[in-house]
Amino acid sequence: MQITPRQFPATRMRRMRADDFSRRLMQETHLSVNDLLVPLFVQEGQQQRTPVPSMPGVERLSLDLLVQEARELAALGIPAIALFPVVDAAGKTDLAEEAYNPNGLVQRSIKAFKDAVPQLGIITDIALDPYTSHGQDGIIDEQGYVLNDRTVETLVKQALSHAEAGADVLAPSDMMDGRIGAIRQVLEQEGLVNTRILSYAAKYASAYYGPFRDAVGSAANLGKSGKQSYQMDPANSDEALHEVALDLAEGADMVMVKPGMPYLDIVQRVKSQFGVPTLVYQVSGEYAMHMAAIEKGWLTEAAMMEALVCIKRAGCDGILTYFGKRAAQLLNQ
Ligand SMILES: NCc1[nH]cc(CCC(=O)O)c1CC(=O)O
Ligand SMILES: [Mg+2]
Repeated sequence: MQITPRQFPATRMRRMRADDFSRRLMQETHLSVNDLLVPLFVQEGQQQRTPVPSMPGVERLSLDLLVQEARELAALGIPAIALFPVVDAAGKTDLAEEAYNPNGLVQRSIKAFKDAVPQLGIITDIALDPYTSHGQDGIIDEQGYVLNDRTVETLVKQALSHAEAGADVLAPSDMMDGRIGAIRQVLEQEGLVNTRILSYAAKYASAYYGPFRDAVGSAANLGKSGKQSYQMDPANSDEALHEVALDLAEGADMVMVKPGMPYLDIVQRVKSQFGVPTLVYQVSGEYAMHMAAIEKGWLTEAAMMEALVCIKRAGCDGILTYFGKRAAQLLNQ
């Protein structure tokens, strides 16, 4: 038989897939607990546990319970958590002053986490939406337009209050222009030279954030108004590179692409163009749709693990995921 080199049958792709050992040998992407970051929702009170109906398995916890949860995550090897507050109506105003209250819920939580589980990295959200009466990520004018520079002034105060409370990573998720540079400048001025900035640099105006807005209670206040005047159009890709370039120039240490699974082309472009630490947020809607199908028995948890591996394969260095604890348990087995 005449065999043509590098063609069938000299090359049979199925040979390497034939056994577990050779499948493991040629596996290109490895998901580990080091890749998993977990978003957590904190609420006021003691022994409070409030499920989020659109996110089965996710609960808003009071700080006493959340610290226990943080201990468990650290024991599983999760490197860091991202903290999101549920703010009562009394804490929501037009100017979002509660965002930089040194004794606010987030600021108290940071201190409690750093006392109880110092090895766990604490990422805090820099954005005003939990604190505004209208649910937008910034301060608005009479027409409802989110004012960029006025908002950045407040974001800087919020960022400094988190850094002073001991946050390891500040994560501006608001998409105002110039906020990374403004925050970096004040951190340097205050000698907080090792406070990291994770910029949500390419954050899209996505319908997949719905369950999150239920969880933090901003959905009702936001009503029908969207965030398209600051978050990106899902149709755009070059614009994401422009955003990332600016945030890196302003002093971001890491960049985020958000959402995850429908945006993996963006992840790959960002990582290959800039080669900087690149994270992905597998957002609430992605979690909700997987969990809904898993609850119905239409998908299994294997689909969720597959989604995480695929997000990693696109080139990212870490994934912020509500599935993080469960995935860590499965990976540690
Ligand atoms: N600063 C707002 C913020 N920070 C994280 C999320 C969404 C996260 C998720 O859906 O899991 C949002 C929602 C929004 O932009 O309205
Ligand atoms: Mg930007």
